[in-house]
Amino acid sequence: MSHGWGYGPTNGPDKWIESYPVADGPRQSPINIVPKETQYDSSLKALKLRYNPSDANGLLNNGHSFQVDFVDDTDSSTLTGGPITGTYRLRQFHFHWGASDDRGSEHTVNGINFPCELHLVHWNTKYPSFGEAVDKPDGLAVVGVFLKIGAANPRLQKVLDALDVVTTKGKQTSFSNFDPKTILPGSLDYWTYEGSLTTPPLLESVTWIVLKEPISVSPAQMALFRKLLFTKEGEAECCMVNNYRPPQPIKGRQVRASFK
Ligand SMILES: NS(=O)(=O)NCC1=CS(=O)(=O)c2ccccc21
Ligand SMILES: [Zn+2]
Repeated sequence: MSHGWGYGPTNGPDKWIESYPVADGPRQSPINIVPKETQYDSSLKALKLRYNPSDANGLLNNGHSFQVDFVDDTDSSTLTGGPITGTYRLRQFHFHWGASDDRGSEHTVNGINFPCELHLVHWNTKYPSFGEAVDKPDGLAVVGVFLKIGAANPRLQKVLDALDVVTTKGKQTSFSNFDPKTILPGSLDYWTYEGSLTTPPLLESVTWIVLKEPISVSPAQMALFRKLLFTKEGEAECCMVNNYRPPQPIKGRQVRASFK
């Protein structure tokens, strides 16, 4: 790929394999989840998410999405239970979304796209750092949450209100005192499978935990996501939309459900 990866016709998901051959590996993400083909596993534990709002540490437009970073040098914001063993620390959360409400999520359910998908990225503390964990088969656990069009979601608003100062790639702003648990749905029922990062380097290091229940987002709130740009200040503007990878082949993987 002559230039950095992205989501356009010359550098998008169909081109990533040129620089990242793992793109057609055995455990790529996202996938289409077919509930009737998932298997309820009674041994799956409830998710335990304990986040410390004071760990929130800035919001960045990284040119592919925007992310809220967390201080991860102690076990103060962690994921335990669920399908994982041990303790995983929250590193960041970010979103993927579409140009219109008929697409934008990465995972799909029965082939249905949601307008947006939230990813909360955690790393396994059996490794000394995120950088050491990111390429290990049990290195990461990402909680995925679908957003569906409905009433405005007041819990998203603090995040969305920060976007106007990070419109262009590389812009960052202070962002603190935020508990991501407040943007999770009431139910923590989930599907889980072994997968990968959905963006380059597409490392096959992610235990995916996709929540069954979506959270709401209003059309006006979706418009705020779509005001962001992929491009740097001063460059020809390219709207940050459709920053999602489509579903990848399941290749024999089993998707387990934590609920009947
Ligand atoms: N949508 S996704 O969460 O699977 N990929 C984004 C991502 C999350 S991350 O912080 O682990 C990371 C490190 C390096 C490159 C990409 C990423
Ligand atoms: Zn993501």
